[in-house]
Amino acid sequence: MPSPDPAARVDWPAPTPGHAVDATVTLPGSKSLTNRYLVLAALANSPSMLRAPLRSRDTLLMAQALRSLGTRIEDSPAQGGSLDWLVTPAELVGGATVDCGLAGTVMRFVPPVAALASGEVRFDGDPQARVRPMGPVLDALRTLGVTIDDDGRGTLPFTVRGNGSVRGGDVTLDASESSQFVSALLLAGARYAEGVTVHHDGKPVPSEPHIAMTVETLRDAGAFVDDSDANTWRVEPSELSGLDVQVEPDLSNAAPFLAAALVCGGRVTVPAWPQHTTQAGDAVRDILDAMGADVTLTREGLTVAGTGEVNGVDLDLHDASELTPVVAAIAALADSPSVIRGVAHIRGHETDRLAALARELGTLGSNVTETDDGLRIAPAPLHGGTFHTYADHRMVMAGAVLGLRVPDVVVEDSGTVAKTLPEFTTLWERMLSSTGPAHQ
Ligand SMILES: O=C(O)C1=C[C@@H](OP(=O)(O)O)[C@@H](O)[C@H](O)C1
Ligand SMILES: C=C(OP(=O)(O)O)C(=O)O
Repeated sequence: MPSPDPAARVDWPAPTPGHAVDATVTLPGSKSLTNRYLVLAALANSPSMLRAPLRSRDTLLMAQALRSLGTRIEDSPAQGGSLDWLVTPAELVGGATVDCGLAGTVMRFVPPVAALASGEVRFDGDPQARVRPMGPVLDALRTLGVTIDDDGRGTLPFTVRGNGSVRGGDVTLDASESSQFVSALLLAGARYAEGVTVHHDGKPVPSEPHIAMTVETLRDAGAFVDDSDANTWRVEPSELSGLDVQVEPDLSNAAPFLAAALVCGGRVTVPAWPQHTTQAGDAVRDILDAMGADVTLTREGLTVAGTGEVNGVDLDLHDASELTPVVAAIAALADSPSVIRGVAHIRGHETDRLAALARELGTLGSNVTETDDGLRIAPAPLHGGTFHTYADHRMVMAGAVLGLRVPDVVVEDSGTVAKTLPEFTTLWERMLSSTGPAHQ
């Protein structure tokens, strides 16, 4: 599925600067936090203020989904010209159709909310969204007392038939394909009559920091969550309070920018890097350090400095799997071999990311092998060519990283990056044109 906006369907020649970088790049808010705050705000008993939320395709789809269920979400002018979101909850109503686009957070987090509405809510999304796994969420909701019509494939499209309340209770599911299955049930679970207890039974759950994020944001909203046992999470039935929150910058989206300092030499600073965070993208600090960068976290932000020399690494990205495309691109520029393991489940992300990365890196000359749960990448001379993106924002970012060192890389359908960072190419070109410690 190409970019939803045909005007954005452009091929982008990824710039090759040929010099060291020296830039400060201010990044928009976290997708994962913005979409959790929106859901919790829609379920709360009073209005919420989301400060500096991410505005991208995934978060606009989430806002639209919740609006269609009755929630009021209004722009609220803030200092510095930015727009916050004032979210006013209301009784949840059905009769809506939710467009999930290609957003995992929308297709998984909204059905448990729609189950609390009275009336039918239909869900569908992009063609590629129709193959993303959903079955464990649908089956779990049925166990918790919700009626759902689907064609039995456990994917979009489907219809949730709510009657205004959900019984809730205990449910066991296999969340080895996505942590979002667990997060989805927990986020709405406080509003279920019996709350919810989710047990995971299966191979290890990926992306666990995202479940910690769900638990932390729920507690911020006043929910009682017990996560003291491995693979079991309990949310007590309770009201949720409105939130007034500053959304942290998206640390996974920061990864390609920080990588530029390692790959080109020089330094890149991302301001407002949180000292404490549940974002999985925080792992980029250790990853870039292992690949040869100097990484410094201060109150001002995170600074990465490099010489242009990149070390290969052996990394298990099971907990931070959304970093895989960018890390694979950096690894393709390294002087020694790399192994990325623990990410079998990213075959069910926006696209089959392992197949896409193996194909596209290979086309540019990389010595890359797809394994059951990751990639092996050995040094090889790379050359220019078209880097296809498969409607995957992180493939655009991976192509940009390759272009830093490989002339004539053309990133096909770069507009698809709008899923989480519509201003990506602008920020990228500005970063590369800065000749001093300029502020973006
Ligand atoms: O809950 C979330 O916000 C997310 C959870 C993770 O999903 P998976 O567990 O499917 O990897 C992550 O990769 C995705 O980008 C965002
Ligand atoms: C896997 C990702 O997204 P989603 O929330 O759609 O699962 C991602 O952003 O890398």
